[in-house]
Amino acid sequence: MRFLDTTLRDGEQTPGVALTRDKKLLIARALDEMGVSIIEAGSAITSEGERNSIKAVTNAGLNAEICSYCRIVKFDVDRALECDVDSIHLVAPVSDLHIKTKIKKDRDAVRQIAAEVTEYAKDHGLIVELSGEDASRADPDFLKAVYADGVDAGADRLCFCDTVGLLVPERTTEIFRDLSSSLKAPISVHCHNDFGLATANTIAALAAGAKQAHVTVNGLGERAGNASLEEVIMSLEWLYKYDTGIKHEMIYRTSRLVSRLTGIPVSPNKALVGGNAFTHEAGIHVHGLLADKATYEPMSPEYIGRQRQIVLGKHAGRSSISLALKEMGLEADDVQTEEIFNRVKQMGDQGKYVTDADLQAIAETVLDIYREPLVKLEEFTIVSGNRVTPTASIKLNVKDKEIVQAGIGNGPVDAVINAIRRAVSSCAEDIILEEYHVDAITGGTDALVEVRVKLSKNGKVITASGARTDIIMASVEAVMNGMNRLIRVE
Ligand SMILES: CC(=O)SCCNC(=O)CCNC(=O)[C@H](O)C(C)(C)COP(=O)(O)OP(=O)(O)OC[C@H]1O[C@@H](n2cnc3c(N)ncnc32)[C@H](O)[C@@H]1OP(=O)(O)O
Ligand SMILES: CC(=O)C(=O)O
Repeated sequence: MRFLDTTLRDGEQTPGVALTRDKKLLIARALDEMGVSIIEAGSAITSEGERNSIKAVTNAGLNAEICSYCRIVKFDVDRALECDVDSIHLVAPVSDLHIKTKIKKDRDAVRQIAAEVTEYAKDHGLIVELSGEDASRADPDFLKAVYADGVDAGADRLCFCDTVGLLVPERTTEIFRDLSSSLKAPISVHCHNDFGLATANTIAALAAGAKQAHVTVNGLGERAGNASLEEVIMSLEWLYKYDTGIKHEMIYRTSRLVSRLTGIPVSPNKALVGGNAFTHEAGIHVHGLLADKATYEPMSPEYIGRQRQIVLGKHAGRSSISLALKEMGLEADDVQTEEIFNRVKQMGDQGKYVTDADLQAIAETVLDIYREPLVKLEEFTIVSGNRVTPTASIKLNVKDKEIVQAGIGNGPVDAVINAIRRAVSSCAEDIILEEYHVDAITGGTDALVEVRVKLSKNGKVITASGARTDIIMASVEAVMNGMNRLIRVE
């Protein structure tokens, strides 16, 4: 079974995404290391910049086959050849809707042009995967005729595109049983997620004889996206016990990389790679997990390079509280644990998210411990405007030593956080800001804002918050709270 990753082509068609050459290279290297067979690096016809990017991926010395999308147009094939690609994903519209209204031709013309362009590409040394676009709305006999002519013209592989995501698993099984037994070349499946069935349809196609699946990291792609790499790979590995050969421990890291470089956030409840996929808040779950992880986890998070997280909130139980206190190195007797539990519940009832720093503050009050923060804010200044680079200077007291530092950023918040990170680098060099989230608690421009951050250091992750009417102060407060906690738990 092979995987064609099209994050850099269909994934890049996600509205708002445009990857530079360097970003494409970073993603291509990660995909290659993970072990995908083919990387569709882009559509060479798109622009000069796209051709430079594809060429850079082709010349990066990767193991994967590098592919460009092409229409059934010789000019497109010439542009792909300029990029030195190994293969083309040659796409012929096959439904009458696409043939008549989109490219204004007839069935015979499509059959003829698809075969001619296939032959042209083969004559120029390319591997050809001939795709039927909108195949799920095409006449099956006509589709098979296009494929048969393509194979006669030299096509190495064929592909069935469910272009607007209309398949259901039962129908997919019927189609791929028929195609895989009647075609003279291996067939691939390319699914879109318009009805949330892309992964299910892809798995059904593979089970019914497809030899290759098109996937994208985080399910990026046109409209609702494509079949997601992580869902397809992990369903096969974990649910079907099929060894895909993909380095599954790289899945989460690659998902984060793609999210960061494309600017498309992953929804918290996204299967496998969403922020909440291995995070537990409900007391009953945490109690169960402490006895056996399998009670409330379908698989171990480490398998895809993740870690489990227990968070506190309205649904916390005493088991979660005891666990969190233990992780903080704090000891509480039954009465103290009960009091901390009640205060956490009160925060939850007020609609608040209970961060690690909040729990620490509650616990320290209840246990009557006062710990002087290791990093204290003395003062900061920010310069921002439409004609200046946002710049911040900060004075901190770090472990009783005064440190003055400056930082620049994309905006004033970014600048001040960078300044803080530089100032504390002497005692906390590798603190990473994993997430930054801001909410306006009340309405209006003078609203109280709450900033929540997730910071990590050497694999230890903590959450902290700050609430002020000034977004910069709230951000500074959240980051300082979090840093103090992270430095202390070392
Ligand atoms: C389902 C998919 O994901 S398809 C892939 C989508 N990818 C892209 O669109 C890549 C980015 N696109 C582009 O940069 C531009 O659209 C270009 C350079 C390809 C073409 O730009 P233009 O020449 O201005 O054409 P425009 O975008 O307006 O229309 C698309 C043309 O391609 C034709 N076309 C569309 N699909 C195909 C196909 N598979 N085979 C042959 N021709 C096709 C259309 O009929 C239309 O032709 P026309 O201009 O002669 O009417
Ligand atoms: C080619 C392609 O991306 C599609 O038909 O969905």
